[in-house]
Amino acid sequence: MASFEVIGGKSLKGEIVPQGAKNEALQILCAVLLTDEPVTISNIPDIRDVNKLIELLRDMGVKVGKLANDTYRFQADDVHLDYLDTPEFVAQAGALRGSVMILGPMLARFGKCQLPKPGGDKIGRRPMDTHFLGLEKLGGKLTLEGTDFYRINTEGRLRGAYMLLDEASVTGTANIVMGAVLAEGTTTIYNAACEPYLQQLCKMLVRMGANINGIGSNLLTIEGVERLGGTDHRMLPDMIEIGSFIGLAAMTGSEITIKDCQIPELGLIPDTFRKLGIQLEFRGDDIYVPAQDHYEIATYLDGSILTISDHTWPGLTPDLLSVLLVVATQAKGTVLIHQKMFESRLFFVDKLIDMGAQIILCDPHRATVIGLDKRTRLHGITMTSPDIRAGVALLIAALSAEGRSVIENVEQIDRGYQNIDKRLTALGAQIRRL
Ligand SMILES: CC(=O)N[C@H]1[C@@H](OP(=O)(O)OP(=O)(O)OC[C@H]2O[C@@H](n3ccc(=O)[nH]c3=O)[C@H](O)[C@@H]2O)O[C@H](CO)[C@@H](O)[C@@H]1O
Ligand SMILES: C=C(OP(=O)(O)O)C(=O)O
Repeated sequence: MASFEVIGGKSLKGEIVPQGAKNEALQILCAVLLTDEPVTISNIPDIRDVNKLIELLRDMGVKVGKLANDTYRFQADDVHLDYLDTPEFVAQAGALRGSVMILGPMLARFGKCQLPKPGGDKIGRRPMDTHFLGLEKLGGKLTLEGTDFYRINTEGRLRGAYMLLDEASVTGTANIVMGAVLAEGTTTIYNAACEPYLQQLCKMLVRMGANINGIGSNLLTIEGVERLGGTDHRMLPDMIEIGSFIGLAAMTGSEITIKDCQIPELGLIPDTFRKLGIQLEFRGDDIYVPAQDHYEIATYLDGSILTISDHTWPGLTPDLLSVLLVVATQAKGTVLIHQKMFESRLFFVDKLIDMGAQIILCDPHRATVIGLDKRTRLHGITMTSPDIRAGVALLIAALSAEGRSVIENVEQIDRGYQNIDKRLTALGAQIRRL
């Protein structure tokens, strides 16, 4: 288990370029299984989860060529279906969440797939039901082995169908879309998730020859085609990383410019930081965060306490609530953070309380943060990173705190943030990997 030693209390300065989006990369990489032609993908983040998925694809027989640091060429013209029966496959696929999105493409192109319960963050229940309800509507037959191994197969081609999803699952929608593009006939998906990750996937599939209408909305209509061809695709910058850098700048009183953010794709993220009183300036496609000694949380118009909560897109992504919570600990004012989707994502606040933050964990989904207005600084402690986003939130807390902190289990952070210690050190942070 690796750790970060952080000496906090220093303000940072400079420019930082966000990595390519992790959650987009996981979808896009699985989509290469839909064609036997080459697919070239650029702006791929060099992070643990993405590298593990590339390794899995390679072991499944996909030809993988590295063209540049962030650019790979994939060709799935000789997929080894037998590999899915090996213990190596089960171990690899179970080690990350993104592997779940091989289900749709494999079922559509090869008529079968199997998968252990996927890994990913332990942040509460993460049901797979929507994935299978959708794939079954397309003609897939699911067999369960216990509660944590799934097999799905189809005789002949999948068939288009109407479906109203029970929830707008992000990876579930990606799986169903990737099944439907090669199905016979029309598929209508209502209550589809529509995060930029999915919009990017759909746009890529259209370039490969798919016929998809309604991209960016919760109603997708897909006319199946017999085959898809190759394409080139470039990943968007990671909006969660961009939000994390905004939070980092505010907490540490730093002047930071975040480069090439594709601002129109960020949805509510910039305005949510503004509600915490953080100043941001859009300079072309860069976000400039000035050094701020104080920031004050807004109230509702009637003066009542602000709530920040997650919602499916275009609502606020749940993946930024941990960072927003940490940033609020040093604001002036009070905010209720309501994590609606996941029930175990707020438990990390006990570490912030140990650092001196004023937080009441009301229940597993809600925490009230009473900001300290930077009058009392947090102090460094030793802590463990429980999940990817809590991990980066704790890193931000440690960078703003007085004294030395140690963050253990930083493999969690490495799952989604590329060389974060080196990139922040370049801005003046004092972080050492132990
Ligand atoms: C690899 C990847 O892309 N992971 C992301 C993906 O996970 P993932 O696709 O696994 O998450 P889902 O969208 O399926 O669901 C997330 C959670 O929210 C609940 N839920 C979902 C939709 C809904 O309308 N109501 C509801 O309550 C689900 O039951 C589940 O507990 O989307 C999550 C939600 O944005 C993000 O946190 C993850 O970072
Ligand atoms: C929850 C996340 O990741 P995963 O779905 O891979 O666990 C995340 O990216 O915040």
